[in-house]
Amino acid sequence: MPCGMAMDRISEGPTSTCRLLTVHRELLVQQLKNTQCILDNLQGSGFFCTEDAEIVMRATTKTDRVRRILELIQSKGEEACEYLLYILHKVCDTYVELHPWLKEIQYEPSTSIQKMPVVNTDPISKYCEKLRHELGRDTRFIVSYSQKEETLLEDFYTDTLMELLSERNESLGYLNGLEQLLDNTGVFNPHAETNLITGDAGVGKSILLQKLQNLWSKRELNTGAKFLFKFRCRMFGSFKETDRISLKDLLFKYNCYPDSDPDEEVFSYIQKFPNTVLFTFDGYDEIHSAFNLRNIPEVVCPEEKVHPLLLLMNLLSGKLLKGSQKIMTARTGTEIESRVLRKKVFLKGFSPEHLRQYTALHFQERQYRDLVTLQLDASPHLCSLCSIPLFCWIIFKSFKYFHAKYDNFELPDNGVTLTKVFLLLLEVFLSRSSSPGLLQRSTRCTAETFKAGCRTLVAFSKLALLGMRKNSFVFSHEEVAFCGIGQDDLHMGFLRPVNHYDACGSVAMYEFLHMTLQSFMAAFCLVLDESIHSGGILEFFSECEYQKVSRIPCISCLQSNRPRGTDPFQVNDHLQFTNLFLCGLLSKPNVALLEQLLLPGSLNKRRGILKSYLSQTVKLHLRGLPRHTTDTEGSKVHVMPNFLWALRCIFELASDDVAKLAARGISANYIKLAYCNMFSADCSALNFVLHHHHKCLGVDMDNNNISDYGVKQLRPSFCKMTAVRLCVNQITDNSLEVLAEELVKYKVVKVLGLYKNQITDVGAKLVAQIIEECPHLRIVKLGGNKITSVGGKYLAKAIQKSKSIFDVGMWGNSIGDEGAEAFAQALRNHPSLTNLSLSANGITSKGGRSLAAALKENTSVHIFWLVQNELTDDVAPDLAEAVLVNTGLTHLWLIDNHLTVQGAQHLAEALSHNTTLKEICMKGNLVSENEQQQFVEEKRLRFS
Ligand SMILES: Nc1ncnc2c1ncn2[C@@H]1O[C@H](COP(=O)(O)OP(=O)(O)OP(=O)(O)O)[C@@H](O)[C@H]1O
Repeated sequence: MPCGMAMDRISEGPTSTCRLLTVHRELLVQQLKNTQCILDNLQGSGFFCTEDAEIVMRATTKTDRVRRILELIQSKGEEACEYLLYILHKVCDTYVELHPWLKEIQYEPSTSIQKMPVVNTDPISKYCEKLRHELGRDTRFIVSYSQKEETLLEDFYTDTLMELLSERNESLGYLNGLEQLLDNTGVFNPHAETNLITGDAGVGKSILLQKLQNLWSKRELNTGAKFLFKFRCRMFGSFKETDRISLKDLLFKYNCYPDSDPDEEVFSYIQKFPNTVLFTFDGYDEIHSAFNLRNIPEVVCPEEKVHPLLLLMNLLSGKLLKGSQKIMTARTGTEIESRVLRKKVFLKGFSPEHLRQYTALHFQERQYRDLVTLQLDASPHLCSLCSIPLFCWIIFKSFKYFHAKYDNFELPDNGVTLTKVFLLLLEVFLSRSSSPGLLQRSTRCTAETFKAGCRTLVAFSKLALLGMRKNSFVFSHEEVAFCGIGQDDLHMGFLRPVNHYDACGSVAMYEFLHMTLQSFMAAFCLVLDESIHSGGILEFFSECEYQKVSRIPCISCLQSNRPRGTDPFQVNDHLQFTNLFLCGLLSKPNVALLEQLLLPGSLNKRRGILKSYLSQTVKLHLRGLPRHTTDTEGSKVHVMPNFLWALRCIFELASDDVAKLAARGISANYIKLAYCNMFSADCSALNFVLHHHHKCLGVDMDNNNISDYGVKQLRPSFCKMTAVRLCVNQITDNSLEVLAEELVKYKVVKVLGLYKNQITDVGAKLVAQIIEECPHLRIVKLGGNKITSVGGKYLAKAIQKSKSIFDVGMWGNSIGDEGAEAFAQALRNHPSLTNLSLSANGITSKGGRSLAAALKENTSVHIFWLVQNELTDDVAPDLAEAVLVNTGLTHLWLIDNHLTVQGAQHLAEALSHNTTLKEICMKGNLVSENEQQQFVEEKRLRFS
């Protein structure tokens, strides 16, 4: 008996499968839902005859049928019983509810029973298996530029940073694994059903979905989804306005059809149990449709044939297949009405640790790995680019290729631009396909390679531009041929075949290896095509005007005020990239290369036009930005996300003239770049402009994706920064080394914002040094880091010495009582510290007593927060004494501690003798509503 031993252990008695069925009869009767597949197999294997099957079928309820099967099978002996278990084991999807039980009894089929065939006759689970099989096959590889070189997803997939966002895009921390994409962590709207993943171009949104699908296909995704339907959103935009399709067709035609399901059981099951369905919709921003959804009813029924876009909208909003799980990806900035969103996750690419892992996967040989790591470490800008997986992949692939071919090939250095990265990719394409004579060259000659590949470049770039103009990313065979791309060219790597499920069915279709490559090639066409008049090169700038506020795509049928006839999904990232690459291609460092491909006169003319356009628009953009003046920080300018594109263009163009104009245009004391979606490589662009800004400037970069790489790139600019705000940016202690060195050197800093980063005591020591040595530093925000009592002590000592410090925020660290005692020392007779938050720091009454005693000798602190600590009534008399004596405090916040009515009485009594305190907030303590009544007269003691 194969599983007898395990069963012995579990239920101490049964030694046969037969007996096991008796012991667990109740569970089996309850959980065994599908009897048909069991009957089919029992009959097929000869354990049941027709009459047995009829006896079972005569029972009217499912549970009775199970009872009869169990009775009959037990009468047939041990082998038949064993075979029954084997069916449950083999037909996984049908009997999935019983799998925990099989695991519990440590079921292992015997060798003899494994020889018996089991056929899955349940259409639903057969379909699940088919879906899993097809998805498993489709998601095995990461696409590469060479079909032969396809790499296994499993071998190269590396985790990326997944940040959970609130409805208002505030950071809620990072996800620990893919399953958290679907669970309840960070859900801000439990009534909505769509989980949104956003991120920049190439950050790995599609790969993340692919990984998820792959895990599901291997039953390694713990979601309970029986069905997974994947869609690329761009497909929904490729239908004609008159096209109509039913939900059933949408699901099956673009995934796979159920086999032998004459009664349409699969679709009925999906409709009946939508919670068993998981949808993935990739690239919502890629829908481009002129189709007007306005006059079409919002709600559709599952049987009705309607436009596919309408089906998509209804699925996303939960009006169709309500309860199904949905994950959708979109580029950052795509605005989707939050009422359809359940939660939001922002992909931030590789962290330094992820980059190390990815490097190790790419370069298995230690010698190469060390070389690459060395070169990466030397260039924070290159590391920044590599934090975006797509760019990292291009850089690593090119390195591998050229390193194998030429001696001493090195990774591009700090001066590398994104255009250079894509030029490198092109060089690989062109030299891979060049003639053997050229291949044998021992020295790399980029110009020669481009010259030889000019015809190919023209052809592919023409196709790319054609697509950009039509908002089309998929190309027919005719279009490809029309642009002069021959059969041989198709294997170069620029294009890849489109998966079979795209809208246009069986016609041969192609797309560029990545949309960013299409943007790049389109820019190439604008430069190369002499038939485009010089002014024509600016054609996409007008669509992304820098004066305009960022794009406003939306789920149009849920939105009512969009003008009729406009593309409801308009997103222009791909055009922004084309503009960016245009600047890069026409930049001075690339002139020599481009001169090989077109006449110098034409090149100069194009460059001149671009420069003057960019100068003009940057000036206009900056003039139009919202500004306001504050007493403490002077004039402030708040830039829009589009300004970032302008910065990127200036950097790619490498034009000091335009950078100077931009620097002059800022003309403010403070520039706010918070929530601008800056990633670390953008710091090089910012630095490039700030280099020409000669006055001191406050720079607010809170809530971006800057990381330690970005801080390193900003090094030359810290000399003029009066405010350095880098909150919520994954800053670690490494950045603090740079900051301490630079800020202490120039001593101009007044504000240092670092909350919600990854700073430990090591970094806290460096912050302490900055506080101590920068005589103008007034504000330091360090909340939400990993600072303990050790760091707390360093900081407190430095604060004690500072004569300028005004506001210190430490919310959400863990300095504890020891740290609190150190801060108490700092408070005694402090000349300037006015606002202090030691909230959520694990401070008990012991630490509280020290702080209370210090307050008796302090007049500077006005606002003191001790929210979310462990204070009890033990500290109340001390606090009361402080309240009696202190003449500086105006606001004392004790919210969410453990004070009771006795504690409140002490404070109320002291408060009656204090005229400066405006409030003591005691909400969230242990004072009942009834008890609060006795303090109604003392309005300054607040409980709500
Ligand atoms: N997690 C990852 N591990 C390894 N490689 C990755 C990962 N994510 C992305 N890549 C690499 O980067 C390339 C681009 O990724 P992907 O297409 O997923 O980006 P995306 O965010 O969907 O971009 P877009 O918004 O432009 O469509 C992939 O083809 C792959 O080579």
